[in-house]
Amino acid sequence: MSKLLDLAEAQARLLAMAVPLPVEQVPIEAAMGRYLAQDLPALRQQPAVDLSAMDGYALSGEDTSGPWRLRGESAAGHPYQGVVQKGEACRISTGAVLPEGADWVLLQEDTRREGDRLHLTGTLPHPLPRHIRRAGFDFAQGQTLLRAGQRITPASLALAISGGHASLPMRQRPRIAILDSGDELAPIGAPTAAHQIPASNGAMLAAQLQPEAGRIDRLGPVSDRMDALLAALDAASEADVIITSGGASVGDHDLIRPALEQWGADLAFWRVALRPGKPLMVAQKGRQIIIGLPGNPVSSHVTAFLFVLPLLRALQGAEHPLPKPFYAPVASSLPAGGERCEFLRGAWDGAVIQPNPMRDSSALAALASANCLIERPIGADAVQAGGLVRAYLL
Ligand SMILES: Nc1nc2c(c(=O)[nH]1)N[C@H]1C(S)=C(S)[C@@H](COP(=O)(O)OP(=O)(O)OC[C@H]3O[C@@H](n4cnc5c(N)ncnc54)[C@H](O)[C@@H]3O)O[C@H]1N2
Ligand code: MOO
Repeated sequence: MSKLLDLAEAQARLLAMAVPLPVEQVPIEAAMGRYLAQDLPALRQQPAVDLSAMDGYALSGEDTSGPWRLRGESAAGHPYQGVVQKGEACRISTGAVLPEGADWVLLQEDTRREGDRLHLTGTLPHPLPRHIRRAGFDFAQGQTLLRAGQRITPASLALAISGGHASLPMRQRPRIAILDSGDELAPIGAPTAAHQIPASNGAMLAAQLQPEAGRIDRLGPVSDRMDALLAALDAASEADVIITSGGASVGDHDLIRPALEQWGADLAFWRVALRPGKPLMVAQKGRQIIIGLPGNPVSSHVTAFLFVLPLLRALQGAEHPLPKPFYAPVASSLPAGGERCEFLRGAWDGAVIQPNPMRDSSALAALASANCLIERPIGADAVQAGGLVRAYLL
């Protein structure tokens, strides 16, 4: 039997196949979760001028005892047109333009008003807090706000808008076809005979891949027949990425590999030292990448997490396509690692990870109760309760 491919090498080989998709200009409110294609410069500085950080009074000079004579107001969106002179106070709101001549802002909580006279009530700390947001302190015009390959988050979306952008250059989202196969699969909600099982992988994978996908076409369940598989592959000819689930192993009815070969795809690699997920298969036909996931539901889920999602990110030009690990203590001991890198189902409560003893790759109940995967590298030492493990949030 051929040697199984190491996980990191398999991931690297897949990502090396990803040619970033073309760039399109996307309205900013549709950019959430997508990846920037170019560095984004600020088209303006923020704030444009000095602003008050508090509600109070703009004062001139270093006179911290008062009283001051009240003159005018600078409200947000309505700047004061005059100049604040020594001994004068201009009413000012948070976010309003600091008037000419003003050097600091006195909090309104520290004052008392008598007609047009303003008195200090509290005592002011030293050094004097000025409560001024200086022009350009957040970002300067021309500064790089976001880098190519960054994923747009709610905060980076707000930053780009503040920088003067209404649309962003982004990589196209990949089109995906999901094809699940197996003669035992019954459509969702259909009555199932004893020899049947509801086809759950297609819907699971579509839900899992949705955040990184443009269009998702579902093809299946397809029966274990060469002509049916070839017809389904033909129907996926528009997809950037084709995901199959099931039929990836070595059984007489595991037809994905021969079907891909007959369809004209070239096998890039097959079988990874991974548990669950050993029969993972990657092939290519022209610009299309095909990933054959093992049919066991947990194997499909784990390999979609470790391979398909990173590929979809790489096609969008993501700077960090692979999932990011975190390190946390386990609540109970774990045995030494085996001959395949294993991903155990775990429940992380913010302090410790409770590993699920269920390791069967068909056990959906254990998968659904997990919120993370615990990585057990090949040959890793056993871990006692309280020992640190590497894990990934699902
Ligand atoms: N002799 C060997 N047998 C197996 C090996 C091996 O190396 N030698 N590998 C095992 C491993 S590991 C896995 S994982 C499975 C994967 O096999 P397949 O990819 O060929 O998957 P199937 O046989 O088609 O299905 C496995 C299992 O999953 C259920 N399934 C399939 N599709 C769906 C779906 N869409 N929704 C829900 N459930 C699905 C299917 O009914 C089977 O129970 O092979 C081992 N065998
Ligand atoms: O790799 Mo299989 O996914 O162990 O059951």
